Amino acid sequence: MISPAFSTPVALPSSTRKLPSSACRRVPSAVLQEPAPPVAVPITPPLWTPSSWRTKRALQQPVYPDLEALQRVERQLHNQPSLVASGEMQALEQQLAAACTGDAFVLQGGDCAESFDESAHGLKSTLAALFKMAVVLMWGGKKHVVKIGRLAGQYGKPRSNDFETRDGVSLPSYRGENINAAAFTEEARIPDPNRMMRAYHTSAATSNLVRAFAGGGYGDLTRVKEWGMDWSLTTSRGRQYMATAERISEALSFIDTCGLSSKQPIMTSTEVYTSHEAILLPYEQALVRQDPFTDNFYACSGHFLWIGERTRGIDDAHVEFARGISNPIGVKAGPTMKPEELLRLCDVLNPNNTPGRLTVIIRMGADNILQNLPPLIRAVQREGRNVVWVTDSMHGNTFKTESGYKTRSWNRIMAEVKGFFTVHAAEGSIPGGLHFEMTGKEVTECVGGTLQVKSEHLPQRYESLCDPRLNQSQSLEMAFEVAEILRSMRDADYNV
Ligand SMILES: O=C[C@H](O)[C@H](O)COP(=O)(O)O
Ligand SMILES: C=C(OP(=O)(O)O)C(=O)O
Ligand SMILES: [Mn+2]
Repeated sequence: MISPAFSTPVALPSSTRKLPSSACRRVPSAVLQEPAPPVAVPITPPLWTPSSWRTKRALQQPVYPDLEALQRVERQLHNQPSLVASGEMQALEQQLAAACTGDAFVLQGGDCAESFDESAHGLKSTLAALFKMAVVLMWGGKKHVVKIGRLAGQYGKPRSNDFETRDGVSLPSYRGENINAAAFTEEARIPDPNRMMRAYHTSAATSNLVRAFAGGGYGDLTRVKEWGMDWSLTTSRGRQYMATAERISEALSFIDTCGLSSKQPIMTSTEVYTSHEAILLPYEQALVRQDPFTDNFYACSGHFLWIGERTRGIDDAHVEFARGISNPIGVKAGPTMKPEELLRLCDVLNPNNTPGRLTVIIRMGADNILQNLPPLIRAVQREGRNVVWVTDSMHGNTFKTESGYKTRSWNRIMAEVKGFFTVHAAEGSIPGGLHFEMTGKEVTECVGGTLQVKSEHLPQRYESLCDPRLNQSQSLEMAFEVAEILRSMRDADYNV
């Protein structure tokens, strides 16, 4: 049990960075002649508390009309049990460290915006989709797949515009279940702090179900064929999945025949870690706890938290919050990310350069990745920084159809995934994993894939509360394509 965090300021590890000597000595400019060679100076970071983000600019935060209600909810949350344990986060960091060196591969996926009304059936189908993808990737890549759900906390959304306009009526944008409601009415769009309590309880219920499915039999590898049963026989990728599943089942029964039981816990249960964007800072702060064994602070709202593309300013509140928590964390990197900016983020977010601590989630867009990713990789390699490189091939490829649906094309998403691997192969670095907005349901939100979702099909099952997700067949197709890439990388001894 980790204890609630107190707000005594804590000193975080210092980093050593090379600075020009003028940065550490004050010299009148007239006296300066030639620039002196760089010297290494220890940088002592400012003290951190769970609330030190409040002294910084906090973007994308709701403006609550009732501040007393906000404070009451913060106090209530502060007294709730944590949703995750520090040991789990340490275990995840270890697994991410393996992804850093190419010994594991990350699969992070789930809704863009989770709904409070998600059914157990819906959740189970998304988990099944993740399991299937993981099996395909593991079979092709021959390495452990670290499964991280965008779930049990993905309730806050940054938005491009503060207002949404429909038929001439403008209302505040929907910002996720943690903040306001999606219905297009004035009342629904008022930020309500009580939603944070509901987010906490829904996260708890979701985590509980995830743990039950993953550890309680559903994640058993001997059930690999059952995960595909409902739909797989009807599509070519489905049949391919069943063929792979058949081979895995045969391998397992061979193990049994040899007298080595396939019913070992390592086979019969799996781990799914939870993740979300740490966007709503009052919520995140209220769930920070201090680990009595290490004295480290953890954000106990989920295992893995990331900083979004819109809130990653080095001097801003989200980076300030994230630097003090010991969870493994991610930061999104879009097309405007500069190499120096990324190195500064590495300094601040991972001063000890711990492998597995920092994941850089690239979301450049298919048109930009070949050009914009290499300078980032080169800078990180030059400075010897440990990061896990993951591709989010969704967020840079969104467009609106003529009828107004936000969508993404399977081909463009795949093009960015391929670009990600191509660049890593050229730069001799490690592509560490995939990040998808996806669901186990057969929704029609992204166009393309072998079932050929077309723009005229989008209204049939467009259920996302925010961005368009890959449906289960489109997700599985992605996994097969990537498994093929991993297989060819392996054959070429790419990681050696
Ligand atoms: O999920 C990411 C963002 O919240 C989303 O892409 C923003 O979408 P918008 O551009 O419609 O606001
Ligand atoms: C908001 C998101 O992405 P980004 O910050 O990359 O736009 C997201 O992943 O939901
Ligand atoms: Mn999204």
